[in-house]
Amino acid sequence: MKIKFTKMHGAGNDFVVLDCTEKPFSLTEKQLRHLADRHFGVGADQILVVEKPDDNSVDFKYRIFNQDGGEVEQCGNGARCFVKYVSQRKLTDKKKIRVQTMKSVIEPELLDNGTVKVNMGMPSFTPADLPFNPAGLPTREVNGEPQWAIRFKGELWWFSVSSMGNPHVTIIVDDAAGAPVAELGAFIEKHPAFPRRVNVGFLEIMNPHEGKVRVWERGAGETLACGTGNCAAAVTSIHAQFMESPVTLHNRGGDLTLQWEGEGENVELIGPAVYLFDSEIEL
Ligand SMILES: N[C@@H](CCC[C@H](N)C(=O)O)C(=O)O
Repeated sequence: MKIKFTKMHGAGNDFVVLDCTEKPFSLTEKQLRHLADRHFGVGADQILVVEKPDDNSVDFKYRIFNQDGGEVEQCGNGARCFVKYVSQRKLTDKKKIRVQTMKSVIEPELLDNGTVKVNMGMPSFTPADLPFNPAGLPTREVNGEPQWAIRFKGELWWFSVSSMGNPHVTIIVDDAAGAPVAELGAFIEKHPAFPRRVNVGFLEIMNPHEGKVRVWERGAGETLACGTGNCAAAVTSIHAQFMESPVTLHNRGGDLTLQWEGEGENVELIGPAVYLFDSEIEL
């Protein structure tokens, strides 16, 4: 079967985008893994599927699959690419759209300077929302924010949890470049305290408005940027009064800006979205 696709990226987090507005999405997990494979397929951290909405309260439906073929709830860099895609392919003439994801509605908007702003909705700090089962883990409070610890190779690693629709752990480190992202990220991703696995972010705070972040993504490994991982790092550190909105985070693939005014408010994610090329592949 031959399928048409588009390759895009947002701050180096790369995507294969499929237009399923006219025909139903029917790829198997194996076909998705093939598409995402960097040696035998196209290569992507995630595959994004554009579908017609179920009702007219939103403009599109947005499905997200990780490189390992698993379907997930949210993707922030993908949300920026999503609005650029539907605009460039003339699927809409709106600059700001409402998009239904697995768990919520998000609102990406094309800005005049070429970047994209996404209203990502409200974060949650409730462990059950990830889900996260902290039973038996050491715990403490930092400026009113709960943290837990996991022991790895004899060392305790303290972290905060948050949900942006998808689950995140954020660890504050002194040096993001030297953080054990692959080893510790993979260990925490599959720790039994996270029954649906988890994304793991390592944040180095440079000053209250600026930091460096690296994210080990569930189902994809370390990526050059993770939009929801950046949201999680910003909101947990603003919540614990280590940072203040707006926050610019430097990722290996580029900078993202996050705005969050505190509990009960939505998070805004601002950054680039790049349309690379259209092509087709035999699956
Ligand atoms: N790259 C994404 C997040 C994609 C999903 C994530 N790996 C998960 O499993 O939840 C982003 O930009 O947010």
